[in-house]
Amino acid sequence: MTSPPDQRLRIAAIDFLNPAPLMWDLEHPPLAADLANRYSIERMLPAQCAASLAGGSSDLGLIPIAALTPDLAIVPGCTIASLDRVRSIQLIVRGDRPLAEVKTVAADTASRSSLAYANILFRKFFGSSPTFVPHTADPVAMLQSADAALLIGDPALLALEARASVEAQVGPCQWFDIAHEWTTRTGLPWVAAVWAVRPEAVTSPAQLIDDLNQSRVHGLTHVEELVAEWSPRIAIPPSTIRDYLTHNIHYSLDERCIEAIRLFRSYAAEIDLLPALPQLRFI
Ligand SMILES: C=C(O[C@@H]1C=C(C(=O)O)C=C[C@H]1O)C(=O)O
Repeated sequence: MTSPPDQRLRIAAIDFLNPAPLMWDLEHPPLAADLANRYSIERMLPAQCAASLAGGSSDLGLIPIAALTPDLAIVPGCTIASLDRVRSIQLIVRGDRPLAEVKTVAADTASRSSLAYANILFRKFFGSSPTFVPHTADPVAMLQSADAALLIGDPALLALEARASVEAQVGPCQWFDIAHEWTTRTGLPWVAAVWAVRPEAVTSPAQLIDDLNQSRVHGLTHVEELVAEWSPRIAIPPSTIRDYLTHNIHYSLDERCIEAIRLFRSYAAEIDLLPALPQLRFI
């Protein structure tokens, strides 16, 4: 006897703290059991979410906006963004060298969007074109091999907590929040990721939009439970986790975020970093 084919949408989800509110219904009662009939979830780093969706191993992904292509459709409503300081995207520059004199950046291989944001900021605003060298997320090793390090997600949050220990090993550093650098220069939000889908895989767009947006709304009303869940998992004070989920990250894909995605993609195309994406496609 063969089992029926799995009709569920395969989700590539990000394995960091920041998407936790978006994932609430998929991971918690009372809706998780029902949603498990429609979705199967695999957790990975952002760059792998992008590769998984591009390679057809998943149908729906929380993917870096740097990885949006004309054949993917954005699911309206949810995002991983920030209106000022995001906290978890850090450009750490060794010593007191000005940004214009940074020649090499060891960049976290988990990133696609922040890597592109850093490139754009250096070339358009900081006045230099450093070489970006892919590196695993290890701040000390990164800073021992390059003038600067770009860290994202949980490793960036942990590096900030361990700032004194990092600087004891590599000397004093300057710590720049990439979202803050972007928002102050453009007057627009900083947008990292959106839910994107292969449109041909979706039978009911309305249900997909509903499921993901309800999950965001429910997640944001359960922040205290998320703080309690994540505190034993990550060496960050509960108050910082709470602040991160309620103030640093912005979860609503509003008009200004959409404008920011357009600007990000047009800058990235202008400096030949990413292919042009003149139209954003929505499901
Ligand atoms: C805010 C963050 O945004 C993440 C950064 C991404 C990137 O740089 O490609 C992609 C997805 C987001 O989850 C973070 O992880 O710190």
